Amino acid sequence: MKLVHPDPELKNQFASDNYAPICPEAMAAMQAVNQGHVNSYGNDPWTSRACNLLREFFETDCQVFFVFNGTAANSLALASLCQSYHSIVCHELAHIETDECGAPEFFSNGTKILLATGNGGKVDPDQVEYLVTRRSDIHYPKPKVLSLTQSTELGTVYTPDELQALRDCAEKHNLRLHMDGARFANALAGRDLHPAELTWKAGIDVLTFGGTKVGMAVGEAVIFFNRELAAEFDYRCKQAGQLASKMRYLSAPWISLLQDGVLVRHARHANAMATRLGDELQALPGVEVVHPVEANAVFVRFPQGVIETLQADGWYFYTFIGSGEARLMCSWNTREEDVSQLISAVRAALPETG
Ligand SMILES: Cc1ncc(COP(=O)(O)O)c(C=O)c1O
Ligand SMILES: C[C@H](O)[C@H](N)C(=O)O
Repeated sequence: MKLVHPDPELKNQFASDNYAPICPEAMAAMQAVNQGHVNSYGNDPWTSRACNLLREFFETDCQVFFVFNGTAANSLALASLCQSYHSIVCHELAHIETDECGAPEFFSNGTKILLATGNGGKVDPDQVEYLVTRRSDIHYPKPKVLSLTQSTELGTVYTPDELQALRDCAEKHNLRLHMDGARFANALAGRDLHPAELTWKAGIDVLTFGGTKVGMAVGEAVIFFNRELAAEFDYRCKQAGQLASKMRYLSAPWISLLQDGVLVRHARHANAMATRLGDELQALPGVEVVHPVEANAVFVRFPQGVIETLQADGWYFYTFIGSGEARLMCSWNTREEDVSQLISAVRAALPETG
């Protein structure tokens, strides 16, 4: 069987950054380390190098682990932060609630997730206060973790002030802070801040740092800024089937993307394409961009029938995130001509005006 693309005419989609191919830098890194025999299970030189580069990136002596995907990264990190009789507070649209098929609850042996609301996919501190203080009896699963997604599932980015307000609430109630950073690179690119400002200096205990959505084939980093919480995390990974024997192929791409600012450059490009797409969509009659475009996602409400027409025209995108709008996601390899092609398709699908 020839391993060629089933449909060479397939256009670049806006369904998810998970649709995009491996970026050249990550592919080159995998090729570069594909030489000879090296120690397995993370004991190779490139994994050590990648861990040290992440410590330099965040300017702190954090503990670093690599797992295969974001669901595992989140679930195992959360399981390290609490016991089964605790609860985790997150936004009602959080990926750990909506799209991980109960993995966080499973890997923590039953920790309950409590759902907070908040505008733009961001947790409202008042909601955290309410969920934590509404009950203190033995029958209520004691809140122990606050989980934030940065950038959020709606493509927004917490500001340092917003993170500080949530940190204040977490400290008041002795909550640990988890950050789902599947698109942390996009959050970084969206705010001109040092990675430390958006993580450990903001009180984050553990970050799951996405590599996949910024161009790697596979491989998310779990980064413990609170090193004590990382105790025996390697055993947790092994038991969950998340300890890669050929770890070099997960870690080497991190080396290539962390060097020379490649990771943030790819995220900045995706964000710029999303900004352009959002601006051009907003200018079309009857089309409404419903959330601020602060990272690489555009949430848009179309006139009746446009979604169906676009889908019939071969455009794929999700409508199950948020409150039913279409999510258009840009990636490291979204091109300006892809944006123009989609805008033309939307324009053609709009109802006749006049
Ligand atoms: C916000 C967010 N967190 C976590 C994940 C989980 O990643 P994975 O699909 O690799 O398990 C995703 C998936 O794309 C995501 O969008
Ligand atoms: C929603 C889906 O699970 C995936 N996290 C994505 O963003 O495409």
